[in-house]
Amino acid sequence: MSRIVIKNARILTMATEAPQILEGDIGIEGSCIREIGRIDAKMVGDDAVTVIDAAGKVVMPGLINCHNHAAMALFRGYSDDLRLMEWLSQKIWPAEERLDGDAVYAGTMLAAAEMIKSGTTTFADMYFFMDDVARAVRDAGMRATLCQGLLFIDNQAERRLEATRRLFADWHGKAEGRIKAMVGPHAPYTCPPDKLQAVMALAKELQAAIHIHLSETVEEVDQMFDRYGKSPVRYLADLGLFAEHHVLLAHAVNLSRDDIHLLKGLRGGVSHNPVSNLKLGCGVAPVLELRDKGVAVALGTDGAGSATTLDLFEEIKAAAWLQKNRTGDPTAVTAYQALRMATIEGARALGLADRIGSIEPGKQADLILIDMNKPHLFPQNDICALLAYAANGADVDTVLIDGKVVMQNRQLLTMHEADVLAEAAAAARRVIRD
Ligand SMILES: CSC[C@H]1O[C@@H](n2cnc3c(O)ncnc32)[C@H](O)[C@@H]1O
Ligand SMILES: [Zn+2]
Repeated sequence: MSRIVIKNARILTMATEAPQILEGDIGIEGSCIREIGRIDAKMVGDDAVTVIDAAGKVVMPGLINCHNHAAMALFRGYSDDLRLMEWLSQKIWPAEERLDGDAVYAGTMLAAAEMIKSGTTTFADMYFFMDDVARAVRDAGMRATLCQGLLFIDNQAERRLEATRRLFADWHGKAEGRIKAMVGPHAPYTCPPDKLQAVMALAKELQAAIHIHLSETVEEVDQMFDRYGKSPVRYLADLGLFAEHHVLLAHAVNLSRDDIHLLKGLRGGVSHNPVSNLKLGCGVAPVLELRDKGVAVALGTDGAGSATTLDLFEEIKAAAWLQKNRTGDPTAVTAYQALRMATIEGARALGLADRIGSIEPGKQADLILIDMNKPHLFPQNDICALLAYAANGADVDTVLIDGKVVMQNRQLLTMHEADVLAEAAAAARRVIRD
């Protein structure tokens, strides 16, 4: 079994309600954190011990991106500054018709490179060609929850339901347990009631969580009222979605008081995606109100086709600052609370809080080392404030996922970075025609 000791670390555990920073070493055996304290690396059994010196660095849990369409990294910068529905129907959906498995693999590897280099160790993905997404997750060494996107606006629905079954059979629990499958109806406005019921029955059969977009724009809410006489949240609630399933809701921006009440005690959580919401002019999600109802509010980027960046440090800043601005209260969403949204709250939303999201013995060793020897991270009066409000993805020096070092001194170890960039550029040229 491989053994790693991270020495001389300042450890932000994210295991407690208030910040806890320990000074010491982290002992890792195989994929798990074994102990935290003072560890004599020579004394750990007979096996060779890899020592990582973390002097001058902060170690924290790997960040968790709860909403992504990773392969959409191919569409970065392709079509910006449009309304969501124009962007989807005029630019993205036509381009997605030209995707194939190779392009999705190349796009997901590009996204994985960017995510690892900015400290993300786990992501929740909804897309097409999920076998190729899963291969990329396996090859990059990341952890992910994956679902086949189910849009019932074309004649591909049956094929995609079948693809969900295949994703489960082929990938659920695979890649040393780093991949979990979910069921992914795209959104209330693309899933009519009978189809959504079929999707929920499938989720029940597979004992799977459900990942769905929800109430992203005012237009979507208006459309649901026109079609069904109710809000998207009420539509899902009436179909029994919240009562019977672990649900990951992406966006949840445009919610009424009644909607928020319906989400009380939600099993699962909300992925708040503030940068994407800001860029698409969607509004600001009622994060505080959701939290008050006991909802786990996590962070996501959405795809780089809309968000442009997959750097979760940008989302951490935006999440805190938007709530302060929305409420006129600078005490709303503190630095530490924003860091929790990117770690332990993300783990809760994905149903993985027993395995990841904090640094504790027994949890998986998904860890990031942040180089604090930078002018913008000095002096170190308050580590949480610096990480939330000043740090960015480029400050991440070393990343471990499942006990394996996947980046050291900013060098990716699971992929050849230049090749990944070249293959993604070639795939983007094949798919983007205008
Ligand atoms: C069914 S797979 C995912 C599907 O969703 C599209 N998509 C990407 N970003 C968004 C967003 O912000 N709201 C709604 N749908 C989005 C993506 O292009 C795929 O077609
Ligand atoms: Zn999305």
